[in-house]
Amino acid sequence: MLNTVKVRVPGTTANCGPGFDSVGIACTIYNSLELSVSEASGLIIEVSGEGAGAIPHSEKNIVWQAAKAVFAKVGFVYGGIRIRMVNAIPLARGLGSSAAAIVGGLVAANAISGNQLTRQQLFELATDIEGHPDNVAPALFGGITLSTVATGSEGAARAHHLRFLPPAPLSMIVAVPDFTLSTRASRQVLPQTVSLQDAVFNISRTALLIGALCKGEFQHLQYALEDKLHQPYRQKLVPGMPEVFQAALANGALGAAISGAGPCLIAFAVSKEKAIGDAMVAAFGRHQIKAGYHVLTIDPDGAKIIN
Ligand SMILES: Nc1ncnc2c1ncn2[C@@H]1O[C@H](COP(=O)(O)OP(=O)(O)OP(=O)(O)O)[C@@H](O)[C@H]1O
Ligand SMILES: N[C@@H](CCO)C(=O)O
Repeated sequence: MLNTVKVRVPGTTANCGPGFDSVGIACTIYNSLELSVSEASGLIIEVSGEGAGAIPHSEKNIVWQAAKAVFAKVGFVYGGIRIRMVNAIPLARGLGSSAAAIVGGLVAANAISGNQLTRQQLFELATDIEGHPDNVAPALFGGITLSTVATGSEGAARAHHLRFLPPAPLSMIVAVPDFTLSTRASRQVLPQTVSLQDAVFNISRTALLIGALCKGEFQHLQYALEDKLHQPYRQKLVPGMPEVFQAALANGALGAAISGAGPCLIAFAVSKEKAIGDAMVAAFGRHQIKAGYHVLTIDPDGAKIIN
């Protein structure tokens, strides 16, 4: 039995405009996490990189909560635990830091306790902990994922996913403003009901989005990324959002959206990535928001052991 495992988990961008709580993409930005068990007792958590100083070192830490859920399910008996994280995914910005933490904890704990759970079981656990599947699916499986929670004939709600990769390369330029926005706060501004017209608007865009990504017909992205279910309500939480989108489009982006629950804004492109990123940062700057950007591509692998 192993007593140390190391896992690499990608950040993820969820929603992709109209696919609220359903569509997600694994991105080439990674956290790594080392989990060790020993004969001793106690919990030691070490964090470096993003979130150092903000992430709890106590039992409340969600990496540990996730790992503990696996140990409880498989009856694994442990003594002392040490978790070492090196994080590149910015915290509470819309790049799936919580999903990466949860998936990292689950995959590491499963490996150290003898891989008794399948990836589907880990996905179910991750969805329960995160509350929605759209970030945890790509964090676990990589690629672009479409996910849903559905009640089967046995009466239990189960998470389901479909994963694919587009047939041609696609870049994602993610502008990262220098303020955080928790998913909880960003969901609080959303309405409880929407009009049939807005629902139809999103259904048609989501269908076009998935078709465009599957076939590599990226010219559809500008309209396929439009949304009426969450972005209009979240706009007030991200100063300059329409101008940042406009700056991306004017400099060669195919389309743009809020990344996850924000405040990161993401543009999709096949060229001119630097011009697009620079223009997005400048547009944030005109609204007195400091920002940087990452040029990312699609991670095909999802969480993997890197021992
Ligand atoms: N490596 C980590 N270890 C422990 N907890 C973490 C870690 N990364 C994130 N978290 C927790 O998750 C919270 C951020 O989650 P939140 O859902 O608000 O944002 P996000 O996942 O980064 O963005 P989004 O869901 O919009 O993509 C942090 O405030 C912290 O409590
Ligand atoms: N679908 C989620 C993603 C962030 O966790 C939201 O937009 O609230």
